[in-house]
Amino acid sequence: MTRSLEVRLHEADLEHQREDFDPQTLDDGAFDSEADRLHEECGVFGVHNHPDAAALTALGLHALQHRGQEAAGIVSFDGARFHSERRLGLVGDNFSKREVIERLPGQSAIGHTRYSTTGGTILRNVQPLFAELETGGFAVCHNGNLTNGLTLRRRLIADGAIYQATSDTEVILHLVARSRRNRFTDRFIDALGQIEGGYAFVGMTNKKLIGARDPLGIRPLVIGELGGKYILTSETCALDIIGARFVREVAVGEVVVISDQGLESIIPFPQRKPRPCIFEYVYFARPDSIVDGKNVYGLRKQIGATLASEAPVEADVVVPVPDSGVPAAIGFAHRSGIPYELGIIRNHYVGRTFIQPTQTVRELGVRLKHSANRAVVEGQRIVLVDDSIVRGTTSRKIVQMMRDAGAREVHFRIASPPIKFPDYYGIDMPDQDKLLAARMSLEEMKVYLGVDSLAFISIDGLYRALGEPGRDPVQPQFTDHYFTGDYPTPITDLVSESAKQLSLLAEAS
Ligand SMILES: O=P(O)(O)OC[C@H]1O[C@H](OP(=O)(O)OP(=O)(O)O)[C@H](O)[C@@H]1O
Ligand SMILES: NC(=O)CC[C@H](N)C(=O)O
Ligand SMILES: [Mg+2]
Repeated sequence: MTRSLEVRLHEADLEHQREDFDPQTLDDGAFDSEADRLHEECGVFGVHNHPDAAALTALGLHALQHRGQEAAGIVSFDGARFHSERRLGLVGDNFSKREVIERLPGQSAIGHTRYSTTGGTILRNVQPLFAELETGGFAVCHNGNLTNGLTLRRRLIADGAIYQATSDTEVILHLVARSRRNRFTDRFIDALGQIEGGYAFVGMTNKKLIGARDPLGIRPLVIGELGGKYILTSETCALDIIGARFVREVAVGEVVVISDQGLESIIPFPQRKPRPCIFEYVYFARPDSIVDGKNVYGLRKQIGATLASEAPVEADVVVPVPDSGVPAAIGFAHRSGIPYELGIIRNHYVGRTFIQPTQTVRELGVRLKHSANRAVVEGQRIVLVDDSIVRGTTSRKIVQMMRDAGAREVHFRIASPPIKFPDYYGIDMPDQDKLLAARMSLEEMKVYLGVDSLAFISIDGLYRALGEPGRDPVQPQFTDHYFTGDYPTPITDLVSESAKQLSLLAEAS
């Protein structure tokens, strides 16, 4: 199956990465070779016609660091030439120096933070990708994952396309290059008409900044404004960092073209009912971001409160699993009346994800990141609250840590339904056979994790916490296949059986 193809390719690339493994990178959390848990997505940012375009982009990417820590890149346009700086690692480590920003002159820039979903953590996959087209230069950033990207890739290569990267994103460059339309925007729309899956694109030509959101709005994209200049980005937190004003979300299926003439909105395909990814609310988005008009922090507290009503428990203290479990735990504590305490302290100098090259280091990993606060936990009946269980590795160790610190009872409450199905739209998740809830019943999970009780929020409870009356089974309001198996688009690559290899070039960067 193509999914395993993707994974093989990913692993092959990571092997090259490992050959060049530098222990110095351990502390920056730049790479995580194990698909132990949910990984972030990517963040995109673009600004048109601003004198500090590259510096603003670097700041925006810094605010989007939670969406991807493997790599970051910026491409600027100075009126004549494009300039590109792409690096493995964190934004702060690579884009904070004046010299780097000075190498990115011009009034327009786009940038990307990456967590890979297709194609490994190698320099040639770091975005923005750039191509010389008949219409001029074109740079593009992508958050999401194309579910027919490999199928299109094989077809294009058979037709003579020369690929440089192994990620799904490059397909968009080839499709634009081969379009027979005249205007750039029409070529771009031509390309969008051929791809499937989840995407938020921010692209840049010598005249325009262009943004596009997939027809179901699975991936987020917003429009901002700073001193009369437009910005496109994944989340509002990237606007806040530079003092930009939130204008509106890019509508589902919308293409926005920003030029010196202003902002043009195009809806190229028949409009569909939005189905944004529910995991943006549960885990991915930064709590201070506004998604679809709603403050993510407030929603997460509401999810925690709903969980407390659905699965109450007698306990002495509510303990969040930091960072992602914090808002839900606050909501749980408010609703239940059980005191909220920091029973786990998180080390912030460990990246959100962490390289775990060997089993021993993997075992150590969670202890490097989380420590028990014995003074809070000892002798207490605790309710641990986290947003999700993926593989169960983190959760199991944290439960053991609570026991070792003297917890009398450990009750585990999860602010999302059990994750039973993998994602193909931009979240890097392990294959189904590694997902704890796909392998075990509730009772088996309880035993495996070593808890006194275990409960997940119901799918309807989650929808209610997000302001819906419940999940509409006919036209679900969100993309939620990881809980339900209901994939909202075809997964063409998964059923395709052809081609066994994507890249023959053994290179690390
Ligand atoms: O299935 P498991 O192995 O038990 O992992 C689940 C944990 O992983 C994620 O957090 P993560 O530690 O990646 O990031 P965070 O620091 O943002 O919470 C998720 O929010 C859970 O807390
Ligand atoms: N997580 C993402 O959004 C990844 C974007 C793209 N699919 C890549 O792998 O580069
Ligand atoms: Mg977490």
